[in-house]
Amino acid sequence: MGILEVRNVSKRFGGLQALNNVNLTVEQGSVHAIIGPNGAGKSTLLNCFVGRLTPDTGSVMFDGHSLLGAKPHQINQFGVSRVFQTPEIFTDLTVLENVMIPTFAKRDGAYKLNPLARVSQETEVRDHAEATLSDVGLLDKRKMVASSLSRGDKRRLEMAMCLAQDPKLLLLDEPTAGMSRADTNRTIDLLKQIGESRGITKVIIEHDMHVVFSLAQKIAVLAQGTVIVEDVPENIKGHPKVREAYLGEAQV
Ligand SMILES: Nc1ncnc2c1ncn2[C@@H]1O[C@H](COP(=O)(O)OP(=O)(O)OP(=O)(O)O)[C@@H](O)[C@H]1O
Repeated sequence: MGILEVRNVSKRFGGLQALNNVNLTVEQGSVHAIIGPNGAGKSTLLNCFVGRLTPDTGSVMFDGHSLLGAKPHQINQFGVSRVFQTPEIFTDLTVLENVMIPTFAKRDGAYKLNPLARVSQETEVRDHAEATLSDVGLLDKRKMVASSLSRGDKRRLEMAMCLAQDPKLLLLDEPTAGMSRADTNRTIDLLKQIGESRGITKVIIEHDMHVVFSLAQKIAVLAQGTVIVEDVPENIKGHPKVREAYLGEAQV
């Protein structure tokens, strides 16, 4: 049994069947990629894991908890964190403050309205935040205002904000979208390193096949809301069904 078990999940938007009987098993500590052409249902599926959407049918179990009907903050407390395509950071705060807020949230169970008022007394929280920033290579930028970071660093900061909550499952929605090749490669290295040191399970949606094949141990291919193939990377490359699904797009 995996840490994340998706069974017969379907989701319809009006006349469109966005997900059709999706099954997925994600093993503890693994990197599982979900790929597929535009509109295949990848984001819809991810949204079902974080409480943004509720499937019409099926079940999603994470580490013994049903995620269906759970509120986003409850899912977060279960140990699921999501890194968005567009970094969701507090641009007016410093890099360190950005990481301290989710650290408080993890400790106190919710975001406090003004947690930074107590910052000076909270050395424990600051130490944890600084250790997390060190993990993502941003410790020397901790006093910078977040808005002044480069695009790649903003994504690293958002990853630090997720890691500060000590997640068991990290959901990554196109973590390298819009990055230069150099930044992409740095992010691949960072994600590999996070996996090694913390044993965090990762589910990654990604269009860049260089990223997918560098990281994933298992790949599920979605097309028109259905998992058409799920296998190890070497069996995905050149698979006739996958080629057919991508016809007219970048080839896998
Ligand atoms: N809230 C919604 N209301 C109506 N239709 C939606 C909604 N969300 C997604 N869809 C539709 O569901 C289908 C699947 O969309 P989804 O965003 O999950 O695909 P995707 O695989 O993530 O695509 P991309 O790679 O382009 O991001 C698409 O046809 C999309 O237009």
